Amino acid sequence: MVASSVLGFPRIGANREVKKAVEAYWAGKISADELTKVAAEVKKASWTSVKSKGVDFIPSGEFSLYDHVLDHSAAFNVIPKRYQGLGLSPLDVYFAMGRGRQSEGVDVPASEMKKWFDSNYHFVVPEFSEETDFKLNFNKAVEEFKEAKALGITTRPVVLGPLIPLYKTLLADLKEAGAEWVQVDEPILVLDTAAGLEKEFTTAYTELAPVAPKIVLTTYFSRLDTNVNYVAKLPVAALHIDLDRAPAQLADVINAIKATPITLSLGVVSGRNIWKTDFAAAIKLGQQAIDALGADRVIIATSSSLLHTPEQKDWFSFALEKAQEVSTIASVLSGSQDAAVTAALEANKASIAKRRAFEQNSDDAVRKRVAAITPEQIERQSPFSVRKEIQAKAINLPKFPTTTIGSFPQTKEIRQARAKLGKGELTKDQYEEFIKKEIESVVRIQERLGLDLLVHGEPERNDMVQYFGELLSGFVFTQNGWVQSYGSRYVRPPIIVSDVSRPNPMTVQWSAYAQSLTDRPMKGMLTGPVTILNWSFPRADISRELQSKQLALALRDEVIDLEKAGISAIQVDEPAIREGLPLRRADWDAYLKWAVDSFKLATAGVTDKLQTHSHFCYSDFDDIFPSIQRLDADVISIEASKSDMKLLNTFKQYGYSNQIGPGVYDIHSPRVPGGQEIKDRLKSMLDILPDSLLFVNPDCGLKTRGWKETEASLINLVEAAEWAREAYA
Ligand code: MET
Ligand SMILES: [Zn+2]
Repeated sequence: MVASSVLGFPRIGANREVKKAVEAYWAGKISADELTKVAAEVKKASWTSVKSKGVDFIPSGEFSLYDHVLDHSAAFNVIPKRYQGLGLSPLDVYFAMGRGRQSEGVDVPASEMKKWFDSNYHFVVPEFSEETDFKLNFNKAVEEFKEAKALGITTRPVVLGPLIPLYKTLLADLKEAGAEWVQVDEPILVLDTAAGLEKEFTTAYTELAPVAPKIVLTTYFSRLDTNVNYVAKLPVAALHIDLDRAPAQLADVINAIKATPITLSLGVVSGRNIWKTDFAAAIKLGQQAIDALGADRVIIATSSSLLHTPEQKDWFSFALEKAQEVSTIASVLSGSQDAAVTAALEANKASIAKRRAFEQNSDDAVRKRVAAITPEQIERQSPFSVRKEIQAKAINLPKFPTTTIGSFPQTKEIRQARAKLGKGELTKDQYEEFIKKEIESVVRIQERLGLDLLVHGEPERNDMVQYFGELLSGFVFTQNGWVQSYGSRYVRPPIIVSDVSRPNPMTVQWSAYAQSLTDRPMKGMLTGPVTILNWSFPRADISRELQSKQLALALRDEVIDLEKAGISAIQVDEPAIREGLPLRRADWDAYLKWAVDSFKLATAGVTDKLQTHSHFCYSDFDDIFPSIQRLDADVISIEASKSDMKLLNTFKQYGYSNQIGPGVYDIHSPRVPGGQEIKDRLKSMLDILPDSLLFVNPDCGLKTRGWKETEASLINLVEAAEWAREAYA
């Protein structure tokens, strides 16, 4: 019989219960016990509903109040010294690591966050040091396994890839608690770097397998390639592969494991996108595996955890529907097809056929415009050295110009006004008046703080991608499709369903209004093509490159209109350019070519006078440096306050030639950075970078922050820039 499995489930709760409870706990409105209770209810609801869909292997242990990697760090006592001895409860230590803490004499910054492979999910980076005292503080996998068992649900616990000795205890405890299987996630196996890890994997698994439950070694997001040669020799009971992202690997993997006892788990239902699975195609892949391995050695699964898909409705398939999909496909392949399954197959066929027919409808004008893109369109008129002089005269900024990344606090009042507009309690005019007042207030505050290059504050935006998606044609939206970004922050990615174009200007009225209020220069603010693409659910019928170029052309028109409206600097944010990088190096060049070209296409249609900015956060630049240079933005701002200065050395080493604003403080934490702290940071930056190129700005936008900490932080930032002007005169 072919079994079915789900690799992980969203943890927010159907109505964002977990997010709300976590934030209420932080605000001191509910107790730790109340928070635990909400979490228990959400876990119970997920387990029961996945089970009700007929799924055989139900995941547990992957739930988290903030981040599952942080859970592992806390469980294994990987707790940096600065969070210890503060008199905090273990739960508060956990949250302090995730988001920093500034209260009653405690002042600790958050740990660094990085993106989880090529997704927009951020995990909290574990900090190992000589002092790390590994021990098993608690065994979450065992606790959740028991929690589910008490509800009458047998789960397959999920743990993150081992490589440390304490896993022996962890896995042995799981076995003792009655777990038959354990899912060990090893996404690292799809990276090029894993080619050199044969010895480590062999040693670790040879040691773990005898004491552990049956291991399903789980890979996702890309292909195993040659790593399968050693993976096939590991003493694991099953191997999971991602056939959504890398369907071509099936034959190789089958060959490699054919003569072994390993069961193959086929990730045919996408964990990363929301398109309904084409059953016919999935069944074909399943049959191919069954023919080679036999039905008992085949599992039908989601490609990855469903953490990355919303929990919600005839073309789309959200988390719980995906659970139903794996179960239906497994039934067909097992030959146990009842009337319900037959009906599901028919309905799927009709739905897929309708979608395919829709996909044939293209917007010919958009397609033609993409086909006619010329090399001239992607280059500025003059090189940076020439533009810099022209812009210095046109914009007239002081040395070490201070600026922010775009958004200012999205207050309760702003969110309420938007909700009222949605419910019809505010007219469009009333709403626009409200937004104008907001803009005016943000402009005045920046003038008062003494910032040099101002922004309008983005109050009109619910989200930096959704806002544009709603104004462009070609997108649709979900009501409740929340996907975790980090901690208690969730996004609702738009879905691209057809060719993209810009029916009307999207930001010009706001930026022009903001500029009309002040003599200081105002920076226009857009989200870049690659980021809109990467933070949406893309179409599966045409390439990402084509979708990105369509977006770029729409944005190009906006950039040109902004310049016409008298805006002198425009920032086009590309925080997602790094995360879209394919996991396998062999695929990088092709991606980087179209990604960089898209950005340039969006930004190069202006005169030399216009200063273009771009912004990246949480990016590792070492790998993609030449592409960052090739973007040829006049100014870039990057995340730098949490990572060490190594990042800047990369810029120095490669001789980055354009202007750069490495973030001087971390905005993901409510903590206010001290003035001296910022000065010290500027000093170490100026040890590395030429002073004529440096901008002074925070790490990222301020939308998630409150006004109090925002003002306090920016006062210190401006003061530090003033100090630097004197010190480096
Ligand atoms: C995730 S990057 C955010 C950039 C955006 N302009 C903002 O300030 O919010
Ligand atoms: Zn950012």
